[in-house]
Amino acid sequence: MALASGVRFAARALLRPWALLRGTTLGRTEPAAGGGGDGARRFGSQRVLVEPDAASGVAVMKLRNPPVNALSLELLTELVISLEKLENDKTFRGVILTSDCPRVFCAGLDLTEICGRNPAHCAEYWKAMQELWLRTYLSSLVLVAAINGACPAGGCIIALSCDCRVLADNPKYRIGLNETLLGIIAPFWLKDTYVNTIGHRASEQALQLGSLFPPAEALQVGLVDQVVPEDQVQSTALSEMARWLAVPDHARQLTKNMMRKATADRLLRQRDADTQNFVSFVCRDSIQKSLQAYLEKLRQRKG
Ligand SMILES: CCCCC/C=C/CCC/C=C/CC(=O)SCCNC(=O)CCNC(=O)[C@H](O)C(C)(C)COP(=O)(O)OP(=O)(O)OC[C@H]1O[C@@H](n2cnc3c(N)ncnc32)[C@H](O)[C@@H]1OP(=O)(O)O
Repeated sequence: MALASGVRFAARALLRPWALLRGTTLGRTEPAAGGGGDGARRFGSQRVLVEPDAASGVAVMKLRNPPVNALSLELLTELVISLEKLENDKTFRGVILTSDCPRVFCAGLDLTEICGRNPAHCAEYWKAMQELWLRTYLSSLVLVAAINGACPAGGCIIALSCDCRVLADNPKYRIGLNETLLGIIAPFWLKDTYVNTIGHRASEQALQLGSLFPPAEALQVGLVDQVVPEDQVQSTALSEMARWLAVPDHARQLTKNMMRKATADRLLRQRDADTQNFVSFVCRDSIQKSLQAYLEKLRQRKG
């Protein structure tokens, strides 16, 4: 499913050379763990490890930005590049998105990218976040989120952009859009994604309360599709992938587009305004103070 040319252009304009080259091994392949035949060669970058299996047409894409897979500008950029590479390789029909970091799937926005940063950087950062959401939400591939750790805020939205979600049954692995707890708010396209997944009333309540749902409640409210023991998350994601790949791609892709295009178009129509709203909102002194206080609290938790 081709993204609007504007988005593709934005992606290319965004993917500045330095972001690609900084410590990455883009394009370099290495044998996947356990060897494997042709097509089993890993590729990716410093922060995204892709383990493709050409025989099944399924790749496992692992976020590898320790300690918590915070969505730094580089991680956002490398995720978009890795996804685009798999979408352009017709060998692949599905991607399992998971974490290489223990206990955390993705901690959401990297708050150091917006705390104490100038408006130009915040704008560039937010465009990268928009791009990753558009790329995952509209992907022609089947995307299954194998959620093997905590999944707050931006991590939750990446998981919700996938076609289905398998969550490890660990009470510490909570998932949800908790922005209000940081003194900020989710932009409309995060809200829309939530509403499209769990409905309006559940979203209205969960967004205002900044709810982070433990697995049983996440399943009950519909945020995730399956909750399984931690050591069965990857195998369950593979089984779920097989279920989706049993459907002819073209019919499934057209249906996915029918279901999601209106939501994505809403952002595409007002992408610049959304960026300006984000920058003027997060650069307010009061918001900067809230975010700094929140980061401080996070850092002191270990003390
Ligand atoms: C009107 C128009 C409005 C326009 C729209 C405006 C919108 C604003 C943006 C809206 C969207 C926001 C989406 C977001 O993603 S905001 C970020 C929300 N994320 C969180 O709340 C998660 C915070 N982190 C945690 O809860 C925990 O770290 C954990 C993920 C549960 C993992 O816990 P644990 O394993 O115990 O690890 P630590 O807590 O000790 O963290 C280790 C290390 O990492 C730092 N860190 C954690 N999360 C982040 C983060 N999101 N960004 C940056 N850094 C993070 C943490 O401070 C520790 O650092 P040190 O090792 O240096 O202490």
